Amino acid sequence: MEVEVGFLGLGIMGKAMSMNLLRHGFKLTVWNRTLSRCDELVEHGASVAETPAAVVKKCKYTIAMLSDPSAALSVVFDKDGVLEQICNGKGYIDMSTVDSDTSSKISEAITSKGGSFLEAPVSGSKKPAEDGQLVILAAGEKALYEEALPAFDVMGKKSFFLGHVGNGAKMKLVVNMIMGSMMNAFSEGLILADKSGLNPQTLLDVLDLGGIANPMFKMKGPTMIQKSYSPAFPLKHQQKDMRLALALGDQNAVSMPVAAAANEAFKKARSMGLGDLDFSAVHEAVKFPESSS
Ligand SMILES: NC(=O)C1=CN([C@@H]2O[C@H](COP(=O)(O)OP(=O)(O)OC[C@H]3O[C@@H](n4cnc5c(N)ncnc54)[C@H](OP(=O)(O)O)[C@@H]3O)[C@@H](O)[C@H]2O)C=CC1
Ligand SMILES: O=CCCC(=O)O
Repeated sequence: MEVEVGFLGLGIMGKAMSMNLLRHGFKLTVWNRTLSRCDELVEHGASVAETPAAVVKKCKYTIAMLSDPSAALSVVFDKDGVLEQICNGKGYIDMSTVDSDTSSKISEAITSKGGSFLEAPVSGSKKPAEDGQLVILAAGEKALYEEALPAFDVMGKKSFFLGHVGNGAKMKLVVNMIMGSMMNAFSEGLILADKSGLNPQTLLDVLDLGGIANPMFKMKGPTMIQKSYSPAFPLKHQQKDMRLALALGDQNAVSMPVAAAANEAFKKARSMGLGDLDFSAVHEAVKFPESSS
């Protein structure tokens, strides 16, 4: 019998990931808080359910891709949420980027009702999600990981199983903390090149040939020079990840002055109204640090 898979949260990432699953023949039931966002998925063969509980009732396992800890908790614990229908034999896989405390809270609630839980945040953005090239950072119930591997293989190019709940969340936050700090250093470099009379495009060419060449500089550099910030990874989510990574640093007494400064720039960018743009829009806050909302 074909397994029915649920998908909660059809934002930039959820839409791309669920489209990919449909394309590869998965039988999908979807839900999104703003229900109209399900329409395009339905056109491509998905069923839609009115609540997260209704999705879980129908599906063997359900994947979630939600904005932040409060959204992840709300979809599980609120009325008509996941907890109302999760039970023995059903799985819940949260792929949102959250902190390990949030993930553990969800895990405890799911397993106390007999369900199984996996956290599986991802590295990679809109395009890798569309192309099935994400890197999946899973932790939690190994049997559920194995059950979900066919779906992970479609959504990603590589899946890691990192052990107990919390390890996936922590790995993801460490990666994004590095990425957010790099984005700030990159912005400063582009601005310094420009203000000191160099051609920023030539800087990109030089960077791309050296030891710090990387896909992020290559992809974001040209659009940052053009001040084009169409969102692939919304800046408000990157700032959330910096905040959660800094909290992880607090918990472990790890001093992170570079990440803290980068977080300030992302906060400044949010105060300038740039939160829904791509995280590379932090470039504007670095360029005009005295601006306010
Ligand atoms: N974009 C990227 O490049 C990447 C993002 N991530 C992470 O993936 C997650 C999703 O990101 P992305 O798709 O970009 O984000 P979007 O902002 O595009 O989508 C967020 C989703 O969460 C839903 N949501 C928000 N608040 C609530 C709530 N209170 N209750 C129920 N649903 C809610 C939204 O529903 P609605 O449509 O109703 O607003 C939407 O479906 C985030 O945790 C992000 O950090 C990870 C890797 C890459
Ligand atoms: O969380 C977002 C990650 C974006 C990326 O890995 O490019």
